[in-house]
Amino acid sequence: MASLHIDVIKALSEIHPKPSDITFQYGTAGFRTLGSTLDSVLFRVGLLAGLRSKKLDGKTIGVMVTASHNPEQDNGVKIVDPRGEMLEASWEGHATTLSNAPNTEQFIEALNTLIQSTKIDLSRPCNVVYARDTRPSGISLISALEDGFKAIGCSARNAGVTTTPILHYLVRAINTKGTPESYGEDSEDGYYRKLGLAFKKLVSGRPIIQPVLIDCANGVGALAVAKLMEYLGDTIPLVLENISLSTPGALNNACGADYVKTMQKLPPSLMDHLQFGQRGCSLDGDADRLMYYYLDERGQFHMLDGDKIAALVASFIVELVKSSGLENEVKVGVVQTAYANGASTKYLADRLPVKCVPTGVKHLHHAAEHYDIGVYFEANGHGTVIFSPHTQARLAQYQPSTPAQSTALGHLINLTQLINQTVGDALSDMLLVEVVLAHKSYTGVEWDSLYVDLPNRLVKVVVGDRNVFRTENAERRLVSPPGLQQKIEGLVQRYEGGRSFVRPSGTEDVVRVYAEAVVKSQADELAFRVAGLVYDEVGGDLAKRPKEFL
Ligand SMILES: CC(=O)N[C@H]1[C@@H](OP(=O)(O)O)O[C@H](CO)[C@@H](O)[C@@H]1O
Ligand SMILES: [Mg+2]
Repeated sequence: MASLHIDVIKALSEIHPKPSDITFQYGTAGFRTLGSTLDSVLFRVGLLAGLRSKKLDGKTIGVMVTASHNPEQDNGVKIVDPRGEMLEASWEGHATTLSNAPNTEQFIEALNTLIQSTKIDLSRPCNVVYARDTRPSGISLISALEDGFKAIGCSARNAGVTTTPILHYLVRAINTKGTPESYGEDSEDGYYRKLGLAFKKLVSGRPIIQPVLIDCANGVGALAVAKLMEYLGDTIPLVLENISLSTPGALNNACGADYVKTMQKLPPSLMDHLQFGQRGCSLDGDADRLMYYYLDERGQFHMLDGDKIAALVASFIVELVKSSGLENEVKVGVVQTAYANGASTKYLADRLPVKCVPTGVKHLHHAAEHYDIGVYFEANGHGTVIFSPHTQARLAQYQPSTPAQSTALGHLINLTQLINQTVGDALSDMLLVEVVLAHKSYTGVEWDSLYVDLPNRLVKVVVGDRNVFRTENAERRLVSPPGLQQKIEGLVQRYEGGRSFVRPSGTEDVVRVYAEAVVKSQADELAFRVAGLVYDEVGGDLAKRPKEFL
């Protein structure tokens, strides 16, 4: 039986000591905190990824170094499983345990415990592929990660500076290479070629697409979109904004998808660049989220968020399935979270099955796997479409009986190529949106009018211990603290079209309150009343009670 190379691990671990005053946690989005504190975490994740690969018989595991939409000084790391999906939940706990071992001895002990409890055969090969976004702290974090790979002795492929979804693509492409399920060429160029080719086929013969402005959040998306453009030719003119990769502090600063969703306004840097009626969109710092928008002739800002993308895309796919003659065998469904605008849920539920799951992409992804074609988007613009293996096989062998059916089938097959099915992907989603708009001859205005968003408000409440807040029914009801849910419901009843729910954040030390109502001022009032209830319930300091809470 092979064993760990203790001397090598010891020597390298000593170079990457754990800071004594920090407790790390592998959360919804992996480890994420100040970049300057993450050195030991990266080293240890390197070993863990290697062990995960050994456990899965040498399948390639991905490691992405990014903190997505967070400020530039933050960084983070997440592990990607062989099919390009998020790390299996039980291993999140192993990651947390390893990252918190106080010193080298206890780290090695934790490694041995993990190897025994999960029955890892150390003689198996191990393979990883890794990448980072453009954060300055990424350079040294990558060398800590590489020391981890060295310590466990795995063969590691550096995918350089790229987007999170491209890394997910590479993982799946490497693991399916030469098999019937091949996901594509296992290179970044292969990714661009696959998307470019599918897009060209899908828009061929359609009217010329007007230039789309892309806010790259001063992040890695700027590099990726520039490369993608080479493969799109003149099929879609893209105008790139916020592409300053070397300006300190520029990343995600007053721009990007998260800014647009939270502020519900145009990034100031785009003010004189976006023409009236022109479509614009914002990526986040690792290019897995996408928000669309336009300015009407009065200069009013209209946001087309993840819910609007889901509505547009799901309706289009349903129509194609119907036109292809497959409507009785291929069922399309949508997955949302409680944050989906109530108007979007109504629009979608009138047309197809809709499921609500807890916040976090992995919940959406897993629920979407239960449909033949599953469309999932978080309201914040993170999402994709997945086609079950059975559905893909059926599309490949189905014999249409009319030319119209054949055309629709061709479009569906091309969509399976255009869409990054491993994870939400801003580039792939942007092309998908443009395909649907081109097919339907929609401008932003027509897309926006599929349904009218209910006014809504999201409020953060800082509490002593957010863990006293526990929920059920996909986070839509509180079960603890006792009695609070009834009080919320009492309030909600007083507002026309009122809806409100409270849940602890999984990524920040706050409780989130969401409220909707038919009128904006009422949505705000409801949110602030519920926030006040939450604050008082846990005995928040009266002197510090935010004055907007009612
Ligand atoms: C209301 C909201 O946008 N919540 C976000 C946020 O989660 P919280 O658990 O709400 O902090 O970060 C998650 C990870 O990026 C994302 O999946 C989710 O949608
Ligand atoms: Mg992101």
